[in-house]
Amino acid sequence: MTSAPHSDPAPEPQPVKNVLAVVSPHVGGRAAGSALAGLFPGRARVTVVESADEDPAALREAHLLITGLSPVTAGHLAAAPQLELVQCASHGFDYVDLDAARERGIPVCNIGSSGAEKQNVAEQTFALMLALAKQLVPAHTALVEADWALPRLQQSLTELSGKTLGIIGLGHIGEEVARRALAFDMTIVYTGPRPAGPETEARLGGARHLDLDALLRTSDYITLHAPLTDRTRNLLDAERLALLKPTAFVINTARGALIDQDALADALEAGTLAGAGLDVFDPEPPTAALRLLKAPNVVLSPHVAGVTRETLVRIALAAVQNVVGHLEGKPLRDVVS
Ligand SMILES: NC(=O)c1ccc[n+]([C@@H]2O[C@H](COP(=O)([O-])OP(=O)(O)OC[C@H]3O[C@@H](n4cnc5c(N)ncnc54)[C@H](O)[C@@H]3O)[C@@H](O)[C@H]2O)c1
Ligand SMILES: O=C(O)[C@H](O)CO
Repeated sequence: MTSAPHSDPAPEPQPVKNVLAVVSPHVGGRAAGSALAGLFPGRARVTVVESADEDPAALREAHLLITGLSPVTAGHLAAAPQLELVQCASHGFDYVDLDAARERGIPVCNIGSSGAEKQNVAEQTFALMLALAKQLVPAHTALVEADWALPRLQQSLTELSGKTLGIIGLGHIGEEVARRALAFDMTIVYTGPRPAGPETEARLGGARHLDLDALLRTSDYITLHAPLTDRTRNLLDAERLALLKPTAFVINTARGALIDQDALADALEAGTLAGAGLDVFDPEPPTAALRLLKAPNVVLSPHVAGVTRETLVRIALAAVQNVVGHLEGKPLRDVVS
């Protein structure tokens, strides 16, 4: 007698979730939304918009919201009664109203632990540092105007080698910057809420934890890699900028509002600081009134430290992985609030 073939019970149908993927100004949201729609067509119904204001009906229906640097305000959250998760397709998360999300019990996640952007932010940090040390912008500008600027420039060119790099925030990106600094024979000091521990410090060539003021007094290059929060806004104000050596350079690839931008322009104009390399501004894009745009010895880039073709793929995959995990009932990664 043959027994009937064993068949598994049919899987429970899973509910389809509405995903609102917000694109602008960062394309990570679109990339993540498209990947999700392609990978999980039966599970995620994806709507792509340029801003969370664009389609009130889609916001009202949204279960999941993916965004990259596009604001998610208390108003947006209130207009999305079904929302279960805000997934940032970015390392930063300051553009989401975390207090409002917390009040509603909606988790907010970033992609920090994926390290998706860390190589590129570290490279951009060094691009800005090298551009300042080697005076690349004035050298280029002079040469295309038929000015052989060598006699003038040789007075101001410097080396990274042998200099002290002060890292404000030794997290995913700060550590990646530190690893590269070792190859440039720099000495590393860092500041943050707590020391990173002897193993990390040894791995980073004997990096030393200092309080912020001591770091500012000691460093030749100061680079910011802390998140923007209520506690870090204006971290480098006029008083703190006054602690810097007149030969020091400030690099900011984290968030514009970490520095008092007027005070930085004052210091550059007064020559109490040698230069600044800035990828981030407050607001973005900066208005024409931002004095830093015309300050001496600045090298500027338009918030590109986290984006390359390679990075965007990693950003999208990291955001999608977390959202898919959520759809499958797995614990969320990188919950920032
Ligand atoms: N320009 C860009 O394109 C770009 C790209 C990615 C990230 N970012 C910015 O870089 C920031 C850092 O990213 P991450 O992934 O390394 O974050 P992370 O959370 O891994 O690291 C942040 C570090 O800052 C430290 N910190 C917190 N408060 C501090 C304070 N008051 N002083 C000094 N350190 C403090 C934390 O302890 C942590 O070690 C992001 O929040 C984002 O704003 C910018
Ligand atoms: O936090 C940021 O600045 C974004 O991740 C940029 O890519």
